[in-house]
Amino acid sequence: MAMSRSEISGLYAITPDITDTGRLCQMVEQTLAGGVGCLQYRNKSADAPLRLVQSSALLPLCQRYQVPLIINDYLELACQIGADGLHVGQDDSTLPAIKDRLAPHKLIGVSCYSQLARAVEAEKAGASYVAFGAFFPSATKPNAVRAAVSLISEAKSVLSVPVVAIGGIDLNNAASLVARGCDAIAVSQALFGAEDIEFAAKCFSRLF
Ligand SMILES: Cc1ncc(COP(=O)(O)OP(=O)(O)O)c(N)n1
Ligand SMILES: Cc1ncsc1CCOP(=O)(O)O
Ligand SMILES: [Mg+2]
Repeated sequence: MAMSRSEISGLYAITPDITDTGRLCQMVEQTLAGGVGCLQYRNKSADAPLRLVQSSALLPLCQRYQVPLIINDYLELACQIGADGLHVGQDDSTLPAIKDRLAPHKLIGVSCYSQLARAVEAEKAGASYVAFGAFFPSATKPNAVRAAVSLISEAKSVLSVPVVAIGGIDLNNAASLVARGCDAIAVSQALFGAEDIEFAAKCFSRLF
């Protein structure tokens, strides 16, 4: 479907591991009402049937707000439900394999950790956006590789695709990343764990 935004920009929400699909949809709707620009369905503990149920429930919700839904890790799931894209890291499907299966207009995000060279390669190979981080300690992914904030401005000077920052981003540190020029900030805990999710989404979105 046609999206209102052609690019990845602003607040990029990453779902937490929640089993209750109704609750997940409620929380996601609050982020959408708060101005999220992109949603990633990421659930590292769900089994395949639950991932199918949850991602299928989120897709019409995202479509209602004209926000792209990106699936983390699972290429076949992204194809099966007709999601707007897929996000992959070093242990996931390769870009050639993804390009064989996903329609050309679908979004492909690639994790680049602290490696600018990996991002340059990913852009050449057809990534729609690249992600760097973790920039701060992350409760969602405690063992994530760390990256320096200066990497963002360096990346922006050599890449054409949107640059996403991730990892432990909250309302106290997000501005330091936006000031370096990142196109989007990917947030899970500080968004879905907020007392008022919609308000938190608005606060993050206003930084752009
Ligand atoms: C926007 C965004 N950036 C980075 C990641 C991390 O991807 P990956 O390294 O594959 O780790 P998991 O998320 O699969 O644990 C991401 N999901 N999204
Ligand atoms: C998936 C991922 N990759 C690096 S940090 C991270 C988790 C982001 O979640 P949070 O915003 O809660 O740190
Ligand atoms: Mg992954």
